[in-house]
Amino acid sequence: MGNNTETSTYDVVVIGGGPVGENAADYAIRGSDRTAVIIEHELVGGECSYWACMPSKGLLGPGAALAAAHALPGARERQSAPLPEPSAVLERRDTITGARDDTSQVDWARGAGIEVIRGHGRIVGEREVSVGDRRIHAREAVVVATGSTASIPPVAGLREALPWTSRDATNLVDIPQRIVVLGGGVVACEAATWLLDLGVREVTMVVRGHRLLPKNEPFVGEMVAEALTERGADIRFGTQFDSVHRPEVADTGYGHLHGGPAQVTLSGSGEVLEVDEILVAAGRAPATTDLGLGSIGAEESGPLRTDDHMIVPGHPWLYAVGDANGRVALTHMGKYQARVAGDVIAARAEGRNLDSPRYSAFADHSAVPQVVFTRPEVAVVGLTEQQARDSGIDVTVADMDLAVAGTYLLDPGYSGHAKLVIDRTRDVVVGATFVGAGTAELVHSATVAVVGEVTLDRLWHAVPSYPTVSEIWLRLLESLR
Ligand SMILES: Cc1cc2nc3c(=O)[nH]c(=O)nc-3n(C[C@H](O)[C@H](O)[C@H](O)COP(=O)(O)OP(=O)(O)OC[C@H]3O[C@@H](n4cnc5c(N)ncnc54)[C@H](O)[C@@H]3O)c2cc1C
Ligand SMILES: NC(=O)c1ccc[n+]([C@@H]2O[C@H](COP(=O)([O-])OP(=O)(O)OC[C@H]3O[C@@H](n4cnc5c(N)ncnc54)[C@H](O)[C@@H]3O)[C@@H](O)[C@H]2O)c1
Repeated sequence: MGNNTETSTYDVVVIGGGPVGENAADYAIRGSDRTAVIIEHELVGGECSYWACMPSKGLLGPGAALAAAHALPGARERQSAPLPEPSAVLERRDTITGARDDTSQVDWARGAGIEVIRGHGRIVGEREVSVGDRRIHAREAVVVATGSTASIPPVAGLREALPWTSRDATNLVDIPQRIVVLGGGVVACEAATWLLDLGVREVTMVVRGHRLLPKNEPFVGEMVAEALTERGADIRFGTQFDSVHRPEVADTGYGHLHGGPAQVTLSGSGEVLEVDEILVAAGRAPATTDLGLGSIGAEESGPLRTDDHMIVPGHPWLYAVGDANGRVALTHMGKYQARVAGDVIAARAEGRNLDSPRYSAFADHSAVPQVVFTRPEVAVVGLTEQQARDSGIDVTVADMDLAVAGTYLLDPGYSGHAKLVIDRTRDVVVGATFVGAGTAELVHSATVAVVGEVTLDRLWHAVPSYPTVSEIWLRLLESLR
């Protein structure tokens, strides 16, 4: 460090101003006179606000609304077109992301008493962080909340072809006529849904495994694949990219076509697909490289592992939350971890012990809820049947089509499925999966049942209202009596 180094001290230094970093800073200082700073090298609000959750759900909403209207006689007859109006959809997406202006989030942070420093944060020693020429000392804690970046598999010619990642797909400006999507996970399935909504003529999905959404119950991937195929997607299972050739490449910016047509050769068959754009949706890697972790003897890349207090073992001043720690890459779970980390930092600063469950992110292990906003929608929490069996639980299941008065009223031709995974010994629900329109709002009831370890005898008295989709709870419990 030269003589011009400016040093500042805060109680809490958070590297990364995504939704998770914001929450960690807020919870660590709220109601106290502690000080906190967020260091952010791009946009306060992070991936979720500008590139991931918010724009993707913005793109998916209009198609879902039209599908809901189309399912219902009386509304269907008033519908003049089957697909959303692309320019209005993109305009709404830009409104949702605030055209990537983070002023309101910076204002929120400052209003909450959190300072914001723009720049790249690096750990340079115990409790010490650098940002350019500045040096920042943390009295209580450094929190790593740097998120994750899209992974590009090492396929010959793929990186050179400048493929789209989820950042381009969520912020698309040009609508390709032909696109190939690599991957069969959540990003791939949601993106295929909105690309079809926007009128992309050919959507080909290249999936190395044999089903979509492989982390879920098998029927989930089957139902989503059937619906995407029915809408015109061409899904190739059991194959991957062997090589990519794109003669004309142009770095035109997010969401624009990155050059001329590309030829993608598939493994096994050797078939060549000619496409206008490639979307890589093959998972994400924690953003921990170039973070200076070597300076404290930690791995220079990969997830920054923590205990359930979100503390990095061996470094009692260092916390990692959100996508950066590799526990669960979901906004709501990262924010939950951030609430735990913030509470732990506050408790330790105030000399309180950490015995209460409030200071442990235990739900990460077996009670993670997620909604996948495909059509049909997928809503899950907890363990799949296989995961429960693998962990030695004495399992029974309730498994049936979702067909109750509430679903019939949404759509006379409604198609959906539901499954509960039960721990027979404890008589409690350990996992739930719902597929079908309107199931997103069902998942919190299942989450309460799983986290609350409510016995089935007791759950019987949680009577679902008539006529709602929640009535499936009654049918499932009846099947277990
Ligand atoms: C297309 C897509 C859709 C998604 N949809 C959903 C969804 O519907 N629901 C859901 O729960 N999850 C969703 N996710 C996952 C969700 O986006 C992430 O789990 C969430 O953004 C993680 O939040 P985070 O704060 O940990 O990281 P991020 O949101 O990635 O924020 C990290 C921040 O740290 C900054 N940063 C990184 N390194 C440094 C550094 N060294 N110095 C300074 N700043 C740094 C980055 O610029 C960024 O602003 C989606 C993901 C994708 C890709
Ligand atoms: N609605 C939501 O909650 C939501 C939406 C989008 C993303 N997310 C989260 O964001 C994260 C990233 O999503 P994602 O879809 O990128 O990851 P993912 O792990 O869900 O899926 C990755 C897919 O890529 C495939 N893949 C990985 N490496 C490959 C390779 N080398 N060659 C070929 N295929 C390969 C996998 O088999 C899988 O099908 C996930 O944790 C996801 O849950 C959540």
